[in-house]
Amino acid sequence: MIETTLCFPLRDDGDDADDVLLIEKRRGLGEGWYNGPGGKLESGETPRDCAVRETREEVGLDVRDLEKAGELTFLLDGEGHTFCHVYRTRSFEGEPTSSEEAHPEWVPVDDVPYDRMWDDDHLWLPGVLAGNTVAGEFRFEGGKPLDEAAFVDHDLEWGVSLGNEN
Ligand SMILES: CNc1ncnc2c1ncn2[C@@H]1O[C@H](COP(=O)(O)OP(=O)(O)OP(=O)(O)O)[C@@H](O)[C@H]1O
Repeated sequence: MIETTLCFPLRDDGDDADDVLLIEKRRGLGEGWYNGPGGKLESGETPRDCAVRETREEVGLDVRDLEKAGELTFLLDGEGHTFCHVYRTRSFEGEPTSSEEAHPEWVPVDDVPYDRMWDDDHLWLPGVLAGNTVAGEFRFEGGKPLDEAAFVDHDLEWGVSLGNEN
């Protein structure tokens, strides 16, 4: 199974709601869709280090004090395809800038474009952005690549204890 990360930086926008930093992915899996910064673990890397590195590489933001918010398993045709560690943080330095891989955008949490994201995101991301923790399993069918397969069903558990060691 591929091990990946997603990181959701949040900022107070001065009103009631927060903004979340999303990226429009410019290449690779999920190209053209919105997501958080993130990607695959390199060998010897912890998930937390991976989320920090990917956020720096993709949008030039140095994130700190990541809080573990979710663990998501994506199955393709009954087999484990991706295990994704999800983080959020309010602590970062720098200004988001575009890279070859990603175009960053601050979006009010109530305006997240779920119709332009992975089909599963609307099920777990609102809770994550509201401060909850989640463990989820999502089943896709129809062969590779994953971003062309159909989302079939899922199980979610909220308020899980994820520890903070990874
Ligand atoms: C199935 N439902 C899904 N819902 C939400 N997010 C999903 C996802 N499935 C994969 N993701 C995320 O998408 C990114 C892929 O990126 P990534 O592994 O880097 O792929 P990419 O092809 O760009 O590879 P490299 O850039 O070569 O590493 C990575 O953050 C991963 O967690």
